[in-house]
Amino acid sequence: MVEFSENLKKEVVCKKRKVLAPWRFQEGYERWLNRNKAKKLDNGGKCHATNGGSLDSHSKNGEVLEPNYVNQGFDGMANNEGNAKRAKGSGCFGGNPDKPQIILYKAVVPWRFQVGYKRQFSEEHNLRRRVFIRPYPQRKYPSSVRVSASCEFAASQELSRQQGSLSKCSPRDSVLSSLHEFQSIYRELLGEEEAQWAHGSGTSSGRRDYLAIKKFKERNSYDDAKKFIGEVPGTRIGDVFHLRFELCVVGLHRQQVLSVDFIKREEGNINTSVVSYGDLTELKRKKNKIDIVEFSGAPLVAPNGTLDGSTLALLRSWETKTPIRFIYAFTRYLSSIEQLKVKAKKLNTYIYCGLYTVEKYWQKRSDDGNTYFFVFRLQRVAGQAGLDIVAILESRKLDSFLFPAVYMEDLSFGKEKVPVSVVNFINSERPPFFKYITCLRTHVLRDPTPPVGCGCTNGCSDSLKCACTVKNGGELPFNDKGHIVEAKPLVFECGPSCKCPPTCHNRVSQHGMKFRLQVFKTKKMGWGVRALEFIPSGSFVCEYVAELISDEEAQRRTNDEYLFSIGSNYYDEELWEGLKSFIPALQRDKSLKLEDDEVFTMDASEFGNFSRFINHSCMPNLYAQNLLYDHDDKRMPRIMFFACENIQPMEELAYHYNYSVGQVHDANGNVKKKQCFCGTKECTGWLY
Ligand SMILES: C[S@@+](CC[C@H](N)C(=O)[O-])C[C@H]1O[C@@H](n2cnc3c(N)ncnc32)[C@H](O)[C@@H]1O
Repeated sequence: MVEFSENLKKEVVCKKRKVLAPWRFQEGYERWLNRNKAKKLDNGGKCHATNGGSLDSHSKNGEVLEPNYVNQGFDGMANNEGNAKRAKGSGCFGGNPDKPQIILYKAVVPWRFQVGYKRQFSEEHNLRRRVFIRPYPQRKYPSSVRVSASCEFAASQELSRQQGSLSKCSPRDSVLSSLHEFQSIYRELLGEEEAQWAHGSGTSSGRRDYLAIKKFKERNSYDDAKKFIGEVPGTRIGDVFHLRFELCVVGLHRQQVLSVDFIKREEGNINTSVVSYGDLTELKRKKNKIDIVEFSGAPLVAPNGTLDGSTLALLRSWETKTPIRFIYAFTRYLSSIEQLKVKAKKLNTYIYCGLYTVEKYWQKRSDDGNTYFFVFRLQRVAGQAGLDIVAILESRKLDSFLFPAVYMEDLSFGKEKVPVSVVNFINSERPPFFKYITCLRTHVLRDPTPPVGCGCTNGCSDSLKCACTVKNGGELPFNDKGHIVEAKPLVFECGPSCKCPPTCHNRVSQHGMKFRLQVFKTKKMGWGVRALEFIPSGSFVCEYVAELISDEEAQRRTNDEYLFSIGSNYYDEELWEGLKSFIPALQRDKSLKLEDDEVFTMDASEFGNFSRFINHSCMPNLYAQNLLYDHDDKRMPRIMFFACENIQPMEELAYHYNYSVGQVHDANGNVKKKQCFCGTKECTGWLY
């Protein structure tokens, strides 16, 4: 390989390019665009290594929750257990010294990587029987980029959440995911009410926590009756909550009102957990010691009165020495400003302290002398993690759960089918201004080639009779659940000139987003986007809607943060693998290859939708699919994001920008560097 001289590199960089995002760094881009230009320079070729990259599991940046968790480094949100194996990128693609390639450009984002980027199914997929909708044409090479053939996987997702049986979903993940979902519902209700008050139409909608748990139960197979004795998988000592229902959701204490939770058994109730109200001043006086605590049972009318179920359960726990989960509760009265914000006078904080056993008990008369009750002395089981409750309570971080500095109901102001809420728990910054659009804005696509539609009236299928199926290589790109079957160089959905109805299986992304998503402020990457509900692998998530501009115009723009370069790889036969012989266009239109053709860029800096906020991850859960349906100009495919993994509620969405280190330059031709904060185990440390 021949290296370019520094001067030449600078010259080319200065003359040619600005900072855009990553497709042009893909091998394919250089082959298409630069080969001829490169020939004019007698510098020989240079193979630039591609990132390879993994799509197996991804980062979950749970910044919002972090303050609620202590003593755990919050690694619970980083999924370290994904088993997927990453298939490395080919490194040098077409690295023929006779066809020298130039590394010219600055930062732009990744269409090409999406299909050039090979990955294998994660082991968890492979472990499961893959249910294909139909057989595929014989392939020379088995595809390694199928994203969604396993129907069973989605079906078992709930099971895996409960059991933590899949490496992808540990018990901790499962607990956090449920908790996040519940909190998110709660905050949404809180925000809605705030918005109503702001518009002067506020009425008290009742207990939001009750409404939130109702909604949560509707969405999940939540079972009050499923109770644990001893530790609850996925919870940790020091976990902090603000709502009683959060304890229910994670399984620490399933009683919504009572302080004692127990399992009914024929041989006698057995206690599982207690919530006991404490006093911070008293705790400080006791020097933060929690090894021995006292808990008062329900009142009895007479010393020999009938014992209620919870007292009986505690007595039986004493008898059997069964460990009990102990949750300390503290109440803080809010300032008038805080009260306005949360429409409540006080804030409870619940801290899980670990397992205790009943050491002894005695009866006591109430101060007014009218009732009697049992007092239980609980002894903390030895060997458990220490806990500094005073420090937790005095940390103002806790408040962030109830006091988001910024909440917006819908970033799109009603333009999206599903509202996209905005939260900022980090600071009081609001999302930067941009004009929200839901359709591509463009001056360059003036006379789009009209798409040749299919004439199917009986449903488009995998037959060669459907013109759209033919363009897709003889198979429908989506399964009957509407999930994309595999990443392809270009997907053709049926369009306006097709005779098939809107319900056709080959119309998916054109129907728009359907999952609830949220824009949120991350700690280190600016704004990001996360899922508010489970998104199965292969689902369409959203389109990168932006201003479609010429490449030259992109070079003139000063803000390069939201540039996403697009281009066609339709004629790249290698990317079609075994399907190329099924695509007539690949056989006859070879002369039409788009070498040196005009290329285009999406710029979402001024006009865009929420997808402009989707960050990069070295282990992404989305990929960008080139797709056409309303025109046939292959130079300007739409960029559609599909899930390439199952995405859990509250998990951040991310795709791989596919920048390359050392190949992004500033206006003076100097190499620019940016650290990557995706936080995944596969992180290379650098965005570029
Ligand atoms: C398309 S924008 C994404 C939204 C952006 N976070 C924002 O607040 O507008 C791309 C920019 O986000 C930041 N970014 C995205 N992913 C990142 C990552 N993994 N590490 C560091 N910064 C990242 C970088 O500043 C990048 O130039």
